[in-house]
Amino acid sequence: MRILVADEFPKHHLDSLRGLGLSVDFRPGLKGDALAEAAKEASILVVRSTEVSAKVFEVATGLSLVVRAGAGVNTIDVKAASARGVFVANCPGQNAIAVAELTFGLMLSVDRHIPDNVAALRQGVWNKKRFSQAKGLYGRTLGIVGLGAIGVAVAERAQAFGMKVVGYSRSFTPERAKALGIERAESLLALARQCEVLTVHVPATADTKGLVSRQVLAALPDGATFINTSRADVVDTEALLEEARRGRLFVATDVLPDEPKGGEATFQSELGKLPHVYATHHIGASTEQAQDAIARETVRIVDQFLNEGVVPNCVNVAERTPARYQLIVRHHDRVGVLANVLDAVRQAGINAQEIENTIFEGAHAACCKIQLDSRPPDEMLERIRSRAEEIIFVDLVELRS
Ligand SMILES: NC(=O)c1ccc[n+]([C@@H]2O[C@H](COP(=O)([O-])OP(=O)(O)OC[C@H]3O[C@@H](n4cnc5c(N)ncnc54)[C@H](O)[C@@H]3O)[C@@H](O)[C@H]2O)c1
Ligand SMILES: O=C(O)[C@H](O)COP(=O)(O)O
Repeated sequence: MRILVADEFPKHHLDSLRGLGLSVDFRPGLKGDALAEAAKEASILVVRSTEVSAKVFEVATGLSLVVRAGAGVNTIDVKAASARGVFVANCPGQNAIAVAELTFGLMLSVDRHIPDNVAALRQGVWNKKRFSQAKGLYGRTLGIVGLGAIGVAVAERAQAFGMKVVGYSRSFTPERAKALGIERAESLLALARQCEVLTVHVPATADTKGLVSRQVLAALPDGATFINTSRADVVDTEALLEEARRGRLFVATDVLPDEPKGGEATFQSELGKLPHVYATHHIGASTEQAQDAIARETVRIVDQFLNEGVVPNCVNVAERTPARYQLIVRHHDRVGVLANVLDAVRQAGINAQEIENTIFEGAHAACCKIQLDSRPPDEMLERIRSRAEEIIFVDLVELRS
């Protein structure tokens, strides 16, 4: 079986993939049509930020699994993968510390104007007067949007800096806030109004597009810092540009609209050029530690997929299928028994959804659960029961909606 690794990946973890019996095609930098072409030969594809378009799923019919060696899956056409029954998995949390560290790097850089300090000295300018103007982080209020793996890692570090931390996140309960030792804001606007630094850590989804809206940015106090290490799409880009141009806010961002997907390119960023903006090159996850953890998780996912048939961290398995009923058939573990059961289901014109067959010790009996999208007629159940030499027991339960 062939695995295509289309982005940088630590060498010794490529060996771990080979150790799983895979033939490894390591071709970092592949993209577009070349990626689709190379994926034709592969059963598994591993990528970082390389875009995996619908075309890849169209032409690479042998592809079974795509692993995003990172957190965000917004660069993969997950819908196209789902339409073709291809699993998509990611490595959640494995790069959270690296991103939290960069977030603090940016926060400290803004407060102390470190990049401008350095640039001035490189140009032969000494300006202690200007660069001495810093507020300090201790005691200041940090707002965190998105209290997942990265948001929590940022909160922990902010507490060590003596900052007051307030959070806003989906499904963020008062109990969770208490457990983290932080305050909880009722809304994103309420959060923005009270913080001197706002940092965002949500995924790019249809729900989060423009989440940090013009209104939210306007609610930040004058002189506040806005940090984005998640995705450019989660912010109203125009409003952010305007705030940064006016110099009312200081912006630190690791992600930019239309940023290149690969390692090197020429790229003109309007936002990145402004004096009130410190922009980095989407390097949040790029520490050796994080890439090692990500690679280990990638190997674990591939291993479990190959050897146990399960896909850890799968992001595209239906949370809810159209199934409304579950047929439970305890049966003798013999050739053709399940085929006969499914034949009865087919003859009733019912669609089977998820099917699970569990074998008991000794391999004499098994229990098969078949989820059905409508209620089967009694005759169908009788028909299955009537094969007494094969069937031990048949039951039907209605699934909770
Ligand atoms: N700059 C980088 O290199 C880098 C590295 C890793 C991750 N990221 C980005 O950061 C994102 C977050 O990563 P993570 O590991 O913390 O993910 P995560 O899934 O652990 O956390 C995301 C949090 O956002 C919350 N959330 C989701 N939708 C929301 C909404 N509409 N409103 C409020 N809260 C919402 C979730 O409840 C969750 O708590 C990733 O999806 C990725 O886009 C960037
Ligand atoms: O979502 C992620 O994991 C980050 O954005 C990292 O992207 P990268 O793997 O391209 O550095």
